[in-house]
Amino acid sequence: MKIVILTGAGISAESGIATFRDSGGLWEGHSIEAVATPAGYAANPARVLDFYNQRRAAARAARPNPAHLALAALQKAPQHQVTLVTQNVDDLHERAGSDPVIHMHGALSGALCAACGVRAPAPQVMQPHDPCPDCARPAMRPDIVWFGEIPLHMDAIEAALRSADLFVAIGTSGNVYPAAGFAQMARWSGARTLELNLASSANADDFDERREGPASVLVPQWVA
Ligand SMILES: CC(C)NC(=O)[C@H](Cc1c[nH]c2ccccc12)NC(=O)[C@H](CCCC/N=C(/NCCC(=O)O)S[C@H]1O[C@H](COP(=O)(O)OP(=O)(O)OC[C@H]2O[C@@H](n3cnc4c(N)ncnc43)[C@H](O)[C@@H]2O)[C@@H](O)[C@H]1O)NC(=O)OCc1ccccc1
Repeated sequence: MKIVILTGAGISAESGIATFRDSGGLWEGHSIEAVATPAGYAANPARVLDFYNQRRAAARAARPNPAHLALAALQKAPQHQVTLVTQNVDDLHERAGSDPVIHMHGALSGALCAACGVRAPAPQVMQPHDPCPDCARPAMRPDIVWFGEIPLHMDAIEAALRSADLFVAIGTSGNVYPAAGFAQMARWSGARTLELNLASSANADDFDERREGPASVLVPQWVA
């Protein structure tokens, strides 16, 4: 079966990584505009780099949970062709053994030169004006897709959605586009749609089936 899986912050919640909108979520500590937009970065790069340095440290201290591990096992099942797309910037899917993982919003492990576009591994702590390893200009920024920026790998994602038999959304609130539109796109192409989430999402109506509960329980049950 051709399966497209979309994960969000909810799949990493039980690994101790804060989600965005739940109480005490990331955005409660910061305004989206201030830390996750090009304008916010231009206005105060040190604040934005500090926000992502903290997130990088939190991700490093976290461990994959049974939901990540179950998806890694499913990806190895010969009878299925699984495309794993995540909105998350942590590397818990990879550390659980998933490969490949499509990071449509970028990754904490990456840095990007805003001047020449070259990509490089991110140091644990990024400083303002880190020089580009290629053009040497002081323009390295987190390789993260901020609001107003175009998500990564959209062609591969849309191709997978068009040929999917099943689309599964795990731990995402369905508030951020274009990710929140994937269930509908898959359904238009004839796929069945399933949501595994702690609470119903903003686009719950796009799903043929919904199961409510913690990902660490729902995902292994679904995979089994
Ligand atoms: C706020 C929203 C209205 N704004 C947008 O969507 C904007 C603007 C927009 C575009 N199209 C629109 C259409 C309508 C309205 C607005 C727009 N979108 C953009 O700007 C995007 C770029 C958006 C990306 C921004 N960057 C992120 N992340 C990186 C940064 C960072 O991480 O710091 S978004 C970030 O927030 C989103 C958070 O959502 P979730 O992951 O779902 O997390 P959340 O906390 O909200 O929910 C957690 C869920 O888990 C559940 N849960 C909790 N615990 C558990 C548990 N234990 N088990 C299971 N479930 C659990 C909860 O119940 C909950 O449902 C994620 O996408 C995450 O990556 N760019 C773009 O559109 O470019 C053009 C374009 C488009 C298409 C093609 C070409 C060009």
